[in-house]
Amino acid sequence: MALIPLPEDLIPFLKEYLPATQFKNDCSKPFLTLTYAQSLDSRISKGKGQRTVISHLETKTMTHYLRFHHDGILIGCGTALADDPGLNCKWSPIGDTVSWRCSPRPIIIDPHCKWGYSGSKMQELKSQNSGKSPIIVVLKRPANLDANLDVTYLEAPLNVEGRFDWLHLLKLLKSEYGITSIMAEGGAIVINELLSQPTVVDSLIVTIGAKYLGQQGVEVSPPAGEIELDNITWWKGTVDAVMAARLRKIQC
Ligand SMILES: NC(=O)C1=CN([C@@H]2O[C@H](COP(=O)(O)OP(=O)(O)OC[C@H]3O[C@@H](n4cnc5c(N)ncnc54)[C@H](O)[C@@H]3O)[C@@H](O)[C@H]2O)C=CC1
Ligand SMILES: Nc1nc(O)c(N)c(N[C@@H]2O[C@H](COP(=O)(O)O)[C@@H](O)[C@H]2O)n1
Repeated sequence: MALIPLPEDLIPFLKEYLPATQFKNDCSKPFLTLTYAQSLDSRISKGKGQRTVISHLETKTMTHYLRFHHDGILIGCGTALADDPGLNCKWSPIGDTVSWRCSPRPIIIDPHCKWGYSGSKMQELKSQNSGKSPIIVVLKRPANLDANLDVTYLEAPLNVEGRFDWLHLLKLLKSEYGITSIMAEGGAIVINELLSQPTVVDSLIVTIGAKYLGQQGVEVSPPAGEIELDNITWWKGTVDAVMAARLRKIQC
């Protein structure tokens, strides 16, 4: 899929929500942007396992602009299995040259090794020098690793609920791999968990597509209930709108 030129007014609109250069040295965790595209009925795909186009090409280009500005791009294994995504960056300030240099490092949250890199779109892009190889976050590295596969496994502990602790995980990604900024793109489980982590998420950028996907669709809605936002701004495109905001920090 080819991109279209980035609408120029998206650049000042997004500026305040992008990882700032000075952040790199100041903090033990990477800057985290939570970003996804949803329908008017808060669905991110039309059904479990179904890759669904929601964004207009304008906002798809915006996603690649965001990818350009982050070191890592994080998804859950549900998304990797459903979408076989490329997760590279096709936008650059000098035109639409696709290069691994501009692309973020894919990070796949896959505690029980359900997703395979071999034969994936990510592997294809890496072999064409158009994307980077992934870091797969697992409880335990698989036995019989293929030494030829260009993939990194990061082992992390699961808590009693069988979940990785987000803050711990992000700090590990920074200390082990020098990743100072990450955009989390989904899917629903990742988004719903991160929406309740105001100390972990630094920016929230949501594309709202002008369509309904229906009740069979994969829903985004924080299980813990209401979430308040601050610093809210809106951008309106030809078809979509984009909301940029910050999660409200909980007052002690
Ligand atoms: N419209 C959009 O912007 C996007 C849409 N999608 C859609 O979302 C759907 C997939 O969503 P889901 O099935 O919810 O999958 P998901 O991508 O959120 O992955 C869920 C899996 O990731 C692992 N995981 C996530 N957080 C974890 C944690 N804290 N600790 C341990 N393991 C963790 C678990 O194995 C879990 O089952 C697909 O249909 C895809 O097309 C995905 C990304 C963006
Ligand atoms: N921004 C956005 N708009 C949509 O309509 C989408 N369906 C998604 N999905 C996310 O993008 C990934 C695909 O990436 P590639 O184009 O293959 O690089 C997909 O896995 C979702 O994370 N995003």
